[in-house]
Order: sequence, then C-alpha cells, then structure tokens
Amino acid sequence: MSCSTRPYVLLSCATSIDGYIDDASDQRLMLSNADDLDRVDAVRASCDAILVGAGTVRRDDPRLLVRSARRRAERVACGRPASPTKVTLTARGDLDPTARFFTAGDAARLVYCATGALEKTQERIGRQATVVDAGDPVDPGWLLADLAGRGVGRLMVEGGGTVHAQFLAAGLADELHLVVAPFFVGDGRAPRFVGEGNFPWHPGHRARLAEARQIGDVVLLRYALSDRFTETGGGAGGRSLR
Ligand SMILES: NC(=O)C1=CN([C@@H]2O[C@H](COP(=O)(O)OP(=O)(O)OC[C@H]3O[C@@H](n4cnc5c(N)ncnc54)[C@H](OP(=O)(O)O)[C@@H]3O)[C@@H](O)[C@H]2O)C=CC1
Ligand SMILES: Nc1c(N[C@@H]2O[C@H](COP(=O)(O)O)[C@@H](O)[C@H]2O)[nH]c(=O)[nH]c1=O
Repeated sequence: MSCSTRPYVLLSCATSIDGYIDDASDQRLMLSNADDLDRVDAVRASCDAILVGAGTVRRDDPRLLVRSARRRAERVACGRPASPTKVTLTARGDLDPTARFFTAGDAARLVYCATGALEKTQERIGRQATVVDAGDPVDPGWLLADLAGRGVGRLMVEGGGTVHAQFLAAGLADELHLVVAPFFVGDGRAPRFVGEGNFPWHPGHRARLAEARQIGDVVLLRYALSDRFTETGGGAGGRSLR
C-alpha cells in the first residue's frame, strides 16, 4: 500500500521502567502524570481518529474524548467534531454496548469487526456504532485504507499491546510516543508494551530518536518510524533533554 492511501499513524503508550503498560489488578494503572495526560490530550485533539483494541475497551473502559474544553472548542471552530472518531477492532465481537467507548460523548464510532462475528456485533452495538465488515482476519493495512476513505488523515493508536505490535510489525506506524514512568511493575502476569514480533527496527536497523523530553517525573521518547514523520506533533509542555 502506498503511504498516501493510509493516514499518518501515531502510536502512543506509557510504560513502567520494566516495560509494562498495566498491572495485573482490576484497576487501570496510571503511568502518566497530570502534565503528560494533558500533552496526550493535545495529541488527541490534533487527530481525526483514535484507535484502541477491543481488549483495551473491555479492560480500561476508556472515554477516548478530548478532555480540554478549550481544545474541543478550537476543533469545533475549525469545523471539526469536538472529539476525534473513536475506532476499535475485534475478532470475537464481544463488546459491551454500555461501555464508555459507545456511551461517552457524541464522537462518531467505528467498529472493525471480523466477518465471523459481524451479525452478533451488529445486533449488539449496531445502534451505537458503525460496524464495518473487515474480513477474516482483520488486516491493519486494509483498516487504514478504509479509514483514509472515510476522511481520516491523522490517526492516534492508543493501544493496547496486541494492537501496537501489529501496527509496528507491519511497518504501519510513522511516529511512536513512549512515555516511561518512574516505577517498576514486576509482575509477569501484567501486559507489556509489545510481545514477540518481527519488527522492522532491530540492531541492524535502528529507529530515529526524534525527541527526548522530561515532563515532571516521566520521560517522553518520540521516535520517527518513517519518512512521513513530522517534527511538530508531540504536544506541548515539559523540558527538552537535548
Ligand atoms: N499504558 C498505556 O499506554 C496503555 C495500556 N493499555 C493496557 O493494555 C492492555 C490491553 O492490551 P491487549 O490485551 O493487548 O489488548 P488490545 O487493546 O491490543 O486489544 C486486543 C484485541 O483487539 C482485537 N484485535 C486486535 N487485532 C485484531 C485483528 N487484526 N483483527 C481482529 N481483532 C483484532 C481483538 O479483540 P477480540 O478479543 O474482541 O477479538 C484482540 O483481543 C490493558 O491492560 C490496558 O490497560 C492499553 C492502552 C494504552
Ligand atoms: N494508562 C495510560 C494510558 N492509557 C490509555 O488511555 C485510555 C483512557 O482514556 P480516557 O478514558 O479517555 O481517559 C486507555 O484506554 C488507554 O488507551 N494512556 C496514557 O497516556 N498514560 C497512561 O498512563
């Protein structure tokens, strides 16, 4: 697929020092601090759509809205919806219609669903979201082309690890924001940033570190993963470390 047929893709993730993106408890683990969450909000506000995997919808019950009233108003003043389109993908279709993904805010919602679970998913959440028949299995490249066809030029992928790994392994990411929080999780049952995979960046092909920034007690590492990378787009705040 040529680059122009897919959106600009920015992956965003926060990890512990030992590489975990959550713990094994029932509660969502906050790794970012307040200033970093505000930076993430600015990045959200700059995008046309935000994608998370169905695992994150089930586990975190995220709203995926632009939190700042000022940023929402600025988007509306530019003729855009107050918050980006919410996007998820599922093979099983086991999604709860009362999840905040479907109920919070009035952003458009898209569910890319494997053909095998399409009927069940249409029945369950067809009133709250547009359910797209995405084939079996769902190919992230196809999904991106479909999003481009719906006018999405800039996509933020907010996890979880399974989804991040697929976009990275397929070379379908232009920018990575990795925030490192100053603690360890140390629990092998907890999810990591990404699992095993055949990634385009390895010891013989290193990614370019475009920025390192201290934001209070966390560090933001911005990696340029393709030649489409744009220097502006990391959100504001913090202190550059170079
Ligand atoms: N610290 C951070 O920045 C973040 C942390 N997280 C954490 O990540 C964890 C969740 O990660 P993880 O469990 O990996 O889940 P994901 O959010 O990556 O979702 C995985 C699910 O997405 C669906 N899916 C993924 N790829 C495909 C495909 N190609 N075709 C069809 N469906 C697909 C499947 O859904 P289905 O099962 O329905 O078939 C799969 O089980 C949570 O603990 C959450 O807290 C999440 C985001 C950010
Ligand atoms: N825990 C964590 C993140 N988690 C991400 O934020 C989502 C929650 O969004 P919302 O419900 O809109 O606040 C959640 O589903 C996951 O994608 N993000 C970060 O920048 N830092 C963090 O420490």
